[in-house]
This record gives sequence, structure tokens and C-alpha cells, in this order.
Amino acid sequence: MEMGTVAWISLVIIVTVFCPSSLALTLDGMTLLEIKSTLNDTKNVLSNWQQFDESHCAWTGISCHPGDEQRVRSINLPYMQLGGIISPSIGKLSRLQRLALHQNSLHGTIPNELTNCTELRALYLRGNYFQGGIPSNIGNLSYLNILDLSSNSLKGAIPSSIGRLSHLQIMNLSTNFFSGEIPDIGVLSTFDKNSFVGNVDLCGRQVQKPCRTSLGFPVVLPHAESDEAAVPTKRPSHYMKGVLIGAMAILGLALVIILSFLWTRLLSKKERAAKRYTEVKKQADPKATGTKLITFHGDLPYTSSEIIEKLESLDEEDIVGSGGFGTVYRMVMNDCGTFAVKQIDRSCEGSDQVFERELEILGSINHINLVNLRGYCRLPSSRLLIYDYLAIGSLDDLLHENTRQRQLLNWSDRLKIALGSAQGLAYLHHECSPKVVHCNIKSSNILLDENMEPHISDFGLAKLLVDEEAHVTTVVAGTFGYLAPEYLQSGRATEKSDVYSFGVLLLELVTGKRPTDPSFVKRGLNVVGWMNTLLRENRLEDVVDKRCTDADAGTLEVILELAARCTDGNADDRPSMNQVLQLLEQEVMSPCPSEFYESHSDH
Ligand SMILES: Nc1ncnc2c1ncn2[C@@H]1O[C@H](COP(=O)(O)OP(=O)(O)OP(=O)(O)O)[C@@H](O)[C@H]1O
Repeated sequence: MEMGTVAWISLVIIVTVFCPSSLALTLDGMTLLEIKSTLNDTKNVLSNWQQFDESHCAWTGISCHPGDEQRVRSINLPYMQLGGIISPSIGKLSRLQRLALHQNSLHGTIPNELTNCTELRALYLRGNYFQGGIPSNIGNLSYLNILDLSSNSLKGAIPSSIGRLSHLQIMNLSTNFFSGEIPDIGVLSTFDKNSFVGNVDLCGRQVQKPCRTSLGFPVVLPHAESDEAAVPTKRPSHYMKGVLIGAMAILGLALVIILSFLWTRLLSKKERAAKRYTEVKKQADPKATGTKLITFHGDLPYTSSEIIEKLESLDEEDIVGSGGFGTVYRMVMNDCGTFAVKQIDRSCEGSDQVFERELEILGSINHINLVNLRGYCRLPSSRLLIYDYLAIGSLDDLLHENTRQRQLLNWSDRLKIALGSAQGLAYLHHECSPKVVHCNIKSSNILLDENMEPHISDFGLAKLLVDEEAHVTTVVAGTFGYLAPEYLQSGRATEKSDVYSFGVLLLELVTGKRPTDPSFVKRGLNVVGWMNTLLRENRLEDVVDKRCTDADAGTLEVILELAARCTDGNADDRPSMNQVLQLLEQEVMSPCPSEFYESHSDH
């Protein structure tokens, strides 16, 4: 045999013996490996993405089109702690319909090549660190149904080609750094401010914020409501636009002159300072430069300087409590309006801009069972959150502190507190966009007003202050005794870990005992284990708080059953907060409403 033939045969043998399957991988399989190579897979979730395994359709997170040469249909890898970047190779997966990589730690830009995946229907990249802009030819994804790029660091203009995506039904671009005018064109005209919230530099009709020219005059005025909202909006020609801008500039200039005249003559310094979202720079005190006050839920009826003066004068006598995030003060205004001020101890690793943008979202949340965030003040030496003041204090105080003459919580108060807290939490989980996982549900975060209506406090703070960098809560922020086992283990908070804490709260309401009460801790149990033991022994009467004499067996059983389901060791078996709420409304509040409201009217 010739030498050349021998070498050739040896090569064939080596290739077949040592890498038999790599030859069998299809183009999509090879592409997935290229994608894996730019991902930082800290948890090793992609361990079965191997070049020797030709069945790439069975790899973690991958599904393929049925019976179609193993073409990849979806990549589903949310909450996997993946870092790194999305490889431009993604564009080779031309049959890809769903890409879900939300709540990871991906960075870099969204590759332009992604727009080669022209069959894409759902794109979820929420909660990462993507920078740069949206690919300008995103309009090529003509089947796109869902586009969720919220909570990243994307910037630049919103490409008008999105307007061409006539199948787009859900679009969330909130909490980024997008800027400029939102094109009022095609399908883009059909989305309202919820799709754009948390991008302070965006303007346009959808966010009801007029855009300004370089001279500072508004050029986009809110459109009148019309049936044309769903069809592409006709835009004025450049010539007309020029004339319009010119005319408005002259008008605007005249207006500014008149206004500044009136301004200096008629308005006092104080009134000027009261403007919302005003950066307040105190001229008299150069140290105070950079002081900033932002108010939410409409203006507070005080000038900025009044508020800042009050904030600066808070001292030890005003302290009402302190917690993991800092000290809480009571601030009383001259007209006796009272607020709670939380001074944040933690240093903020992220930029003030990111922090304030996220706060703006929290400030926009409004529900009867949540404590209103009314404002934020950045002083040179501290950062302060301003909340509505809840006079009765916390549920923790009412249940466990006997120092002051406190009223006893009867059974119907406790049911009302359970129901209201469930309503507040269900709102955070199911009605807010982006949804808010509380991470620290406990009795000291349930504050009560004079009507015993509960208000959940501190929502959103855990994510904002504990783990600003990661966009997902990977550090345990909650309080021992209330924490779900999987949250303790993985450090990853979810709605279901909030449900667990809510279950513990229910037990606390029933038993009147803290979840870490020594009577069961010394027996090696937590409140959940203790309750289960008593229930097994059919000792219901020992479970109920002795001070609570009006508890009826029917509602008690429902609450205990619900608490048991909420504190199930397996997070998947716990109900959602909407289910919890439904059950409470049906089983606890409906059967005998007259009884409930009669006893409630005692307050
Ligand atoms: N809006 C408010 N109105 C009235 N009192 C408040 C208000 N917010 C907080 N407090 C009081 O301040 C105390 C401390 O609150 P804070 O939320 O800082 O700590 P915590 O709830 O005990 O712990 P954590 O920081 O873990 O949530 C509360 O127990 C409560 O009594």
C-alpha cells in the first residue's frame, strides 16, 4: 500500500473514532454551540450542550420544529444566571420563533444579526444589562408578537421600523435610557405610556410629553383622541414642519418674554421652588448644591424648600424606628401633615440616575393596600424616601409589643388585615408592570391606618438596594422566619417566595406569635413545623392566639388550610397571590359579611 493511502485511511479512522457525532450535528446544533461559547454559564445549566451529542433538540432550553430537520424553534433560558453576550451567530437560526433570555446577567448589544431570524414571534430580553440601541432593522421581524426589552440599559432612539410590526401585541421598553421622540407611526401609535415608563428622556404623544426643539420650545403637542390611533399616522412634510417650528419658535419666544416678566413680578421665590421634578440648588448654601427633590403621586402641597428644610431638621427625637435599610423618622409639616421619612444607610453602588429611574416606577404604584411613596430627596450627605405616615404603626408592634396601650386585634381585624395584605401583594405580583417581588413580607412591613386597613411598606426596596447590579435578587434580603426554603438556599426571590412569607404572616395573625417564637424554636421547629404538629394532633385550640376570643372555627380552618398551602415546601405547589386572594374573598369574607362588617364597625 502506498504511503499516501495509509495516511488517508488513518485520518478517516481518527475522525470516525474520536469525533463521530460532531459530524452529525446539524447547522442549528453547531450554531447553538457558537452561542454557548459567548455565554458565561456560571450555573452550568448548559452542560448538556455538547458537540458529541447530536440531539440538540433535547438540550436544556431548546425545542425544535416537529419533523423539520431539527430546526430550532425556541430558546428558553430565563432566570439561569447566564452572563456574557448573545453571539451574532444567533442570526443563523433562521427558523427561531421564540427567544426568552429574560432575567439573566447578559450584557453587550442586541446583535443586529438577530433580525435575520425573520420568523421570530416572541423576544424576551427583560432584566439584563444590554446596552446600545435596538437594531434599526427590527422591522424585518414581521411576525413579532411580543417584544420585551424592559429593565436593561438600552439607549438611543426608538426605531421607527417597529411601527411596521403589524403583529406586535405586547411591547415593553420600560426602564431603559431611551431618548428622543417616540415615532407615532404604525403599530407604535397603539402603545401607551405603560410601554415606555422609566425612560425619562423619551417624549411624544404616547408618553404625553411634548418634545422640544433645541431652543426649548415644544414641537409635539398631544394629539386629539381619534379613531386613527391604530392606523399609521400621517406625518407633516418637512416644509410644513419647518414652518410650524418657525411659527412656534416666534410665538414661544414672545410667550417666554411675557412669562418671565410676570414670573419676576408676580411669583414669589417659594412658589418657583415648588415645581415638580425640580432640581433644587440653594444659592445661599453652596454645600447644598446637587440637592434634588422628586415628588410622586402629584405635588405635595408644600414648596420644595419647605420640604427640604424639614428634612434637614429631622433629628433623633423624630425617630420612629429603624430597619435593614436605615432609620425611619416622623416628619410633621407646618400644617400638621405628617410623613414617614426613611433615611437610606446603604451606599448606592449604581448610578443615581438608575436609582432614581427605578424609584420613579415605585413612585407610580398606587394601591389602597400599599404605602404610598410620595417623594425622594437626595441631599449631599444622605438619601431620603418620603412615605405617607401610617399612624397606628406596624402589625408587628400591635401583635407583639405591649409597651404602649395598644388596642387588641380581634378576629375580624385580623381577617381584614389578611385580606388587605393579600390584595396589596397580589397587585404587586399581577397588576404592576414590571411586576414587583417584595422579598421581605413580614409583620413589621404591614402598617395600619386608623381603620385597621393594612398597607404594605418597603415594596421594591430589596431589589433596588440589595442588589442593584444584578437586576435579579440574588442576595437574601428578607427576614429569618419568613423566608421560603428555596429562597434561603438559592438567594433567588420569586413571587412564590413572597407567597411563603405571606403564609407565615397568616400564621402570625392566627397564633399571635412571631415566626421565631422561643416556644417552638427551642423544640427545633419553625412556626410552620409547629403548626403542622399541632394540626396533626388535632389541637386547633392551642394554635389560636388566646387574646383573640371571637375566632370562629369555620374561618379559622380556612385560614390555616391556606397558610399550609402557602408554606408548602415545594414552591410550585403554592398558590399564586391571585388564587390566595380569590380564596380569601370567597371563603372568608363572603359567607357572613354582615357579621364581619358589624364587628368591624366597633372601631
Ligand atoms: N410609613 C410609615 N408610617 C409609620 N411608621 C413607619 C412607616 N414606615 C416605617 N415605620 C416604622 O418604622 C419602623 C422601621 O421600619 P423599617 O421598614 O425601616 O424596618 P423594618 O420593617 O423593621 O425592617 P426591614 O428594614 O427589614 O423592613 C417600622 O416598624 C414602623 O414602626
